[in-house]
Amino acid sequence: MLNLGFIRSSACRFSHFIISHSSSPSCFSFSPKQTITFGLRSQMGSFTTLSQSSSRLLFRQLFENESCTYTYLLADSSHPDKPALLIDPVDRTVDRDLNLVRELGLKLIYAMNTHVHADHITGTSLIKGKVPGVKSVISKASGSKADVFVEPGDKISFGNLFLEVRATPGHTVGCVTYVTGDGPDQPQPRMAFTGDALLIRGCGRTDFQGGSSEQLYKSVHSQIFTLPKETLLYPGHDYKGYTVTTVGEEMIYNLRLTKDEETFRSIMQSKSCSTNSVYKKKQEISIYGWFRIAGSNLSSAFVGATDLNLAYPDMIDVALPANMVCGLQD
Ligand SMILES: N[C@@H](CCC(=O)N[C@@H](CSS)C(=O)NCC(=O)O)C(=O)O
Repeated sequence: MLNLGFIRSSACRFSHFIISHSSSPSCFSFSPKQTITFGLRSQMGSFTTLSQSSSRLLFRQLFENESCTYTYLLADSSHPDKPALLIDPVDRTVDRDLNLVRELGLKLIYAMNTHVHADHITGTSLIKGKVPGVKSVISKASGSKADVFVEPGDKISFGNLFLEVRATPGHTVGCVTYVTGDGPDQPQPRMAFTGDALLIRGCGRTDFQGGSSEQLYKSVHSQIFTLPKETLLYPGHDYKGYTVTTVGEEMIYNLRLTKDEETFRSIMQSKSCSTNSVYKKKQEISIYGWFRIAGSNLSSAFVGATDLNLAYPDMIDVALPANMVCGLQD
């Protein structure tokens, strides 16, 4: 076990936040241990929680209109430094997000991605350029560049709060879900940031970047649906106006993931993609070579698209290569 912990200077002015790395994900249990005294909901998508202990989560759900992407801001507002992190920031909305961080008096320490996005460019590298000291975070399995690579079972600390890393591949090879901690001082109910593994009533497509319907089905069922039913699920996108769901709700109403595995795979698998567009896409992707970087199999990944009638994301050819290097362009 690697546990580098959290160190504060004697003057309490500088903080050093490091990932705790456990070789055994099973060392975290998922039974609720704490009662919320009350929760304050000031507006949709934002709240702070007060527990019986002193830790308080400040939370904001932010939306980027063009790609329908959610960015999440989390901070430990009861800590003197108010350490904060952003999950899935988008380049186009970095200034808005950083302005909010500033207005709330937070100290941003991590800019994190749930996966290598195909439909927009991550804001990670822009943030690093604007806020010295911020570290970019992504899964090791993504094959992307970042300052910190996380693996299943890792804990990402911000003040006295932490996120646990769960591997949820299937939409892409390196997708992870970040789940708020289990234990005293951690928010209740737990919250899971699912990226594109699980969308509200749906799930991420599985037809590029090492995607696999088999993996997606297994990872959602073993890593998300095993969380307590009241766990709040926050997706990476929503195209219908939803903001949040719960494990219990998705186990009943998810239109794809409630099916048996065979039906799920047939929903996700190819039927309708035209040969020409597949061939064209193969050529473009070969030029960038990102598929090899991600350790995926180009030919199998593009044997057809899904039968979900989803066009390839408009920005895929720009976004994937940029996001493999943390959002850097050029
Ligand atoms: N039209 C959008 C892309 C829409 C899309 O494909 N969304 C992805 C997640 S972003 S790669 C997805 O998995 N959707 C699943 C679904 O059921 O909607 C664009 O051009 O950007």
